[in-house]
Amino acid sequence: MLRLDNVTKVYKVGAFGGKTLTAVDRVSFDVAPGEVVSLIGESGSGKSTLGRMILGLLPATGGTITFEGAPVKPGKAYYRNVQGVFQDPFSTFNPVFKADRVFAMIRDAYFPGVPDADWSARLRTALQDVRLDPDQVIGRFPHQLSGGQLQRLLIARALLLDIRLLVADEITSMLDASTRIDVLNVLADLKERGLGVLYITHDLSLGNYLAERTVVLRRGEVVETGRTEAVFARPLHPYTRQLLSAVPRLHAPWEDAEPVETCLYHKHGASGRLYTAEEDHLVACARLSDCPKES
Ligand SMILES: Nc1ncnc2c1ncn2[C@@H]1O[C@H](COP(=O)(O)OP(=O)(O)OP(=O)(O)O)[C@@H](O)[C@H]1O
Repeated sequence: MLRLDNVTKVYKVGAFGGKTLTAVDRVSFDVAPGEVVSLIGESGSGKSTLGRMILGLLPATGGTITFEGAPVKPGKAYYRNVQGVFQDPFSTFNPVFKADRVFAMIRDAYFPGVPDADWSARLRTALQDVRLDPDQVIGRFPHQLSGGQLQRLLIARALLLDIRLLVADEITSMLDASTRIDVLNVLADLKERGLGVLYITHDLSLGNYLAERTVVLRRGEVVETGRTEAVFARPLHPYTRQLLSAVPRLHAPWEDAEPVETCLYHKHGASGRLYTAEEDHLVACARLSDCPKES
């Protein structure tokens, strides 16, 4: 459904844009219908840049992003299929609009001819799908709703469009632990119904909760990717190990990541970018930049 192939983003930085920063470097992965893929990495690793490119909010510098085989083309047709929900629900909503106004804007733009009764039924279904009581949220201003309710409202807004792919960028990072689980459970329900989700997070434990596949991003590059179970049970790249060791585990001592002393995978043929460690589990050479290239 969604395919990224060697996607790169280079920003111009510096006082007069004279320098460049490669925020995303030749990233490739797919998201299939009904699949949650988590994109994990620390702050600045390029996750949001990738999310914005997938949503057509930023052009890629190189590589291709396709949805159902066609290049991303921002516009109504694309956004009926692909929508994004972001970290801060409070800044996403206009504080002077009640919740129903936000939905009315979707109606005006995408469903102008739909009769009132049909629209109302559609709206109630979308709200119930995200476990919100329509009578409790319609007619309220954003400040009268909790962060978790607002985040679910945003997912409901996306569902009104019958989307096929949701880009969820740190959508739970501002929520408390129990509300976070509520929102994750909503995503799990949607996945059951065939929605593809790109779940962007810096928190490995949340990625593990939902995702079939995990992509670990470091400084714009994929360093490890594969089935979530494999990546979590047998993390191979020192960076993934470091991220995992930062997840507190009950009854387990704190561990530092193993120091990177030698290139782990170069001699096994990782002079390309990713080495197949086992089926559907790929890892980058740990010190690719230091390794002599094989001819
Ligand atoms: N518009 C921009 N112009 C220049 N550099 C940018 C721009 N947006 C992001 N960057 C830089 O690109 C890199 C990746 O940023 P990005 O926001 O994609 O990372 P991230 O992994 O989403 O981080 P976070 O989790 O903190 O949001 C960072 O070094 C950032 O400073």
